[in-house]
Amino acid sequence: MGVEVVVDGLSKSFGPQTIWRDVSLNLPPGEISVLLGPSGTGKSVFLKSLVGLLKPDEGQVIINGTDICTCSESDLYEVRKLFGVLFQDGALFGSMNLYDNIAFPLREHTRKSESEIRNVVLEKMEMVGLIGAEDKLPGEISGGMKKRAGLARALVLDPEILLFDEPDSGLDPVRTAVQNQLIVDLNAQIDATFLIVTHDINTARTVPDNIGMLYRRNLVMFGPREVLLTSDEPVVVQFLNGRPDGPIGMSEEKDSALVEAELAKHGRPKVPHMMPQLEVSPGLPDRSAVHRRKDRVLRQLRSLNPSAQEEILKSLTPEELALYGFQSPATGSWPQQQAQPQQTQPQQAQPQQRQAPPPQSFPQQQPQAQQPQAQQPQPPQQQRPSPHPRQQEEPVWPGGLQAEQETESAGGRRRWFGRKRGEQ
Ligand SMILES: Nc1ncnc2c1ncn2[C@@H]1O[C@H](COP(=O)(O)OP(=O)(O)OP(=O)(O)O)[C@@H](O)[C@H]1O
Repeated sequence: MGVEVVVDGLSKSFGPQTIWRDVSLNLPPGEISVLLGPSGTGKSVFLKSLVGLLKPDEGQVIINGTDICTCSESDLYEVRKLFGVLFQDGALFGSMNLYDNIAFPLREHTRKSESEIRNVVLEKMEMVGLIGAEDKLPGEISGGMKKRAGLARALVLDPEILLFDEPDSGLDPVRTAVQNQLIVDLNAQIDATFLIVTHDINTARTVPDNIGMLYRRNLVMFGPREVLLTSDEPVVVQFLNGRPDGPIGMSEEKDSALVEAELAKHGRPKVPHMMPQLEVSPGLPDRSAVHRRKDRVLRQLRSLNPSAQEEILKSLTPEELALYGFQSPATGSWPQQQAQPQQTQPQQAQPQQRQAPPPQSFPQQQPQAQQPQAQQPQPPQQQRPSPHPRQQEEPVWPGGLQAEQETESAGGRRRWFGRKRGEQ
């Protein structure tokens, strides 16, 4: 399972320019999270801060008990072994074929033999659908293939945290949909913690378990997908509707009188309807994160807004409603919570039975006849075997990081990932 990333009170400025301040969020282990925000709100700066490429001014980023903002270089090096990063254009070496590009981190940072490297490279190329393209040069393939090659390279060192910087940039809607499915399928296979920075509304609506949004130097919200996707915050609604009228303008912030005038003219945009989250392709294992998330979100259900609560409960099967102590009313669509959790006998064997969390009180709670409290059956935890067992002793960060870090700290906005002069 991927590791949790705990961000606490993070602030970052460049000289007098505050990028964001006091950002706090937890990326739950193994779940897929998306970070949205208008251009220039500092999403890429946030990703770079998570891997220690940029040093925040204040706050902590705790990964496996280490605060990467204050730890030593050697500790930072260890923590970075947990990360894989997919850069916007794949950041491939233009003079190397795809096979060598993907093999590069293994050759640089491990002592694997060429036959071992071959096994890993072909395994990852197969995962991203690139088998047969080993000999192609980056200049000979489409943008989508470049991204998938970059993804295969990010996977070869078995990351526990995978960061995606605008994986859908430059892709047509069909390629974006294919790539979104690939991301969900990969998450099922490797169960790593994913964070995706994107502008693509469909990606935000269908891929993640959790969504956050940066705006006006603050994290507007971060939490279960249902919270942001049902939010009526004007900035969220404008962003999800992709409308020009609203608080977000060309320079990010609009005059409030202008916003009001626009809204009076065009009407307030509606909260778009929820779209179902993408499911894993047939034949692949379930996403373990879905089950963990269900437990987690239902524990915090009551603290969420009513629309989010309703969407979460609507997504549960009758068996799950019963397991977690809710029951559907005879009529209507709003599930009512039972006073006590009942021992349940799901009609069909579930692939992963969970122990229900303690019952939540619920806004429309109906008093039920007191049920004898039953011990929930404790199912054997299915430990998903990782297809990519980590080799602890091996350093695992692709080349170029150190050079890039120096470039960043020298000031000025440069490429995130260093490449040789003349490389694509
Ligand atoms: N190394 C740097 N030195 C100085 N300013 C920087 C540096 N890196 C980023 N910035 C500034 O930080 C701000 C946020 O940039 P960032 O690239 O993180 O935004 P973003 O939200 O990812 O934008 P987009 O969605 O357009 O990619 C910008 O004003 C940018 O110029």
